[in-house]
Amino acid sequence: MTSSITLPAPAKLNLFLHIVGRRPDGYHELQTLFQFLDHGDDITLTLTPERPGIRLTQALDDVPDQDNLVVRAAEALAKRANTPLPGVDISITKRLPMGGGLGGGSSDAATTLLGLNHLWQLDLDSDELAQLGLTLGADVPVFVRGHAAFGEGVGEKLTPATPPEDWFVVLKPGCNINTGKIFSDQGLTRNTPRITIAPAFEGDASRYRNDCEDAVRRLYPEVNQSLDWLAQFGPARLTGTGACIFGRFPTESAARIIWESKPSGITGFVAKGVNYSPLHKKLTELK
Ligand SMILES: C[C@@](CO)(OP(=O)(O)O)[C@H](O)COP(=O)(O)OP(=O)(O)OC[C@H]1O[C@@H](n2ccc(N)nc2=O)[C@H](O)[C@@H]1O
Ligand SMILES: Nc1ncnc2c1ncn2[C@@H]1O[C@H](COP(=O)(O)OP(=O)(O)O)[C@@H](O)[C@H]1O
Repeated sequence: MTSSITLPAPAKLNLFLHIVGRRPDGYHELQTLFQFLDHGDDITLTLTPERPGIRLTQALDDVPDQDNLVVRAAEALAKRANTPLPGVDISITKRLPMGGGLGGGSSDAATTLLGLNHLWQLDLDSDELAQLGLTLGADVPVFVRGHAAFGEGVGEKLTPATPPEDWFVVLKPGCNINTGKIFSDQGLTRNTPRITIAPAFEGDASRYRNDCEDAVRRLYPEVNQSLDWLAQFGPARLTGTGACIFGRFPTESAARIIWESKPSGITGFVAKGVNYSPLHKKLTELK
């Protein structure tokens, strides 16, 4: 039995994001299309039978260890298992900008849940892991399931979808956006009519919008400018509540030409959209 594994924690894009209502607890009901990218963080999990407990080998900037979603995921899984378990060292290779709408924290959490379920030989099924994941964040279940999906509710009711696996230029304008601030904005559109999409949605997601975009454009001029710049070359959207934005291209070379010409001072990357999570691909190879 291997006692150390390194697993991918891919980014997600919200190819569109509609706000269709609000729950009595104030949370917004969404309709969104999630697709993964072949770019993300890596999580290394190493069992430490000689030393019990969950340990992060290196803290993330501005995230206390007890708030780190990988630690919270490991603790939640250990509590659910309710049996003595070997300790684990967790290390995060962070590539995704934090709080950028790419779901990096949620993906790190899902990778930790699935990786430790494997290493600790707990054999929990994906329904149980998705349920556990939802207690950590609305985006965790889609990463646990591992298929691109149409998400409803707060994003936890998932129907697998197969949008085209295009190439994306992802840009991170130089500002950080607080999700709560956008969802509490007075001007947010909260009544987009519900849409019905065919279960294996294969259409053009850029027909639909991101309902957070107007509020984000108004409050964050850097995002406004970056969206205007990227939109010159094709459909450009905000992912989640931003600050990251993406442009869609049919080939890697088309995406790279635009990437090379981006304005100075903007970071980001080029990546391919994938409908099957790189995490699940790797876990299948391990079995
Ligand atoms: C918007 C999405 C779309 O995929 O992604 P990100 O931009 O975070 O990547 C998610 O729904 C983000 O879900 P989650 O990660 O759980 O949100 P949090 O950051 O915890 O939410 C911060 C606050 O925003 C508000 N909130 C969040 C989600 C939602 N559906 N309705 C809300 O009203 C709540 O007030 C919440 O306390
Ligand atoms: N492992 C982690 N990686 C990223 N962020 C984390 C992690 N653990 C906790 N967080 C917190 O979660 C917040 C949201 O992170 P992230 O998932 O990257 O962005 P978003 O929700 O915008 O897609 C961060 O700002 C950070 O405070």
